[in-house]
Amino acid sequence: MLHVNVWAIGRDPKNWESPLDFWPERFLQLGEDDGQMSAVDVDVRGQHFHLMPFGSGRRVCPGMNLAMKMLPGVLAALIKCFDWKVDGSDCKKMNGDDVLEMDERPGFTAPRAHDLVCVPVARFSPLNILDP
Ligand code: HEM
Repeated sequence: MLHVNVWAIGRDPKNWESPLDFWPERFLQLGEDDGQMSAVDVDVRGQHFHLMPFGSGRRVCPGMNLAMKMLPGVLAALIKCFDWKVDGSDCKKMNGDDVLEMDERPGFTAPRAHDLVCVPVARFSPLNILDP
């Protein structure tokens, strides 16, 4: 039942302002002294129970540290090296804008109701990555 509870915790307005909005900046805060943005003080390693992407306790994800080391580099490379084309059928109109369809269907891992089809288009030759 852990996954059901985590799903509900992540959508509970008592924990998160506008929980259903895509708003990554919620994880940034403005420093009072220097006015610089920095990451909010939330521990994703299973200590702060309103955000547990890797679970918690004795069955916590054993790949957590590997994932946290690798993910920023992998994600940055995917964004830097490719232009991602999204099939228009994955979008719906909201207030006149095309927004990505994010509906869910029931399932063990809260899967998408509609498949997301993304086509990677290389931005430049991977061989020139250090000197684009
Ligand atoms: C962003 C990346 C990842 C996320 C979000 C993630 C998330 C999770 C979650 C939520 C669980 C269930 C924890 C629980 O039941 O409380 C889990 C279990 C597990 N994960 Fe990950 N994981 C990630 C990457 C990895 C990697 C890179 C590995 C291995 C190299 C890995 C191996 C495992 C294993 C073996 C379990 C089962 C642990 C057990 O049941 O005792 N995971 N993961």
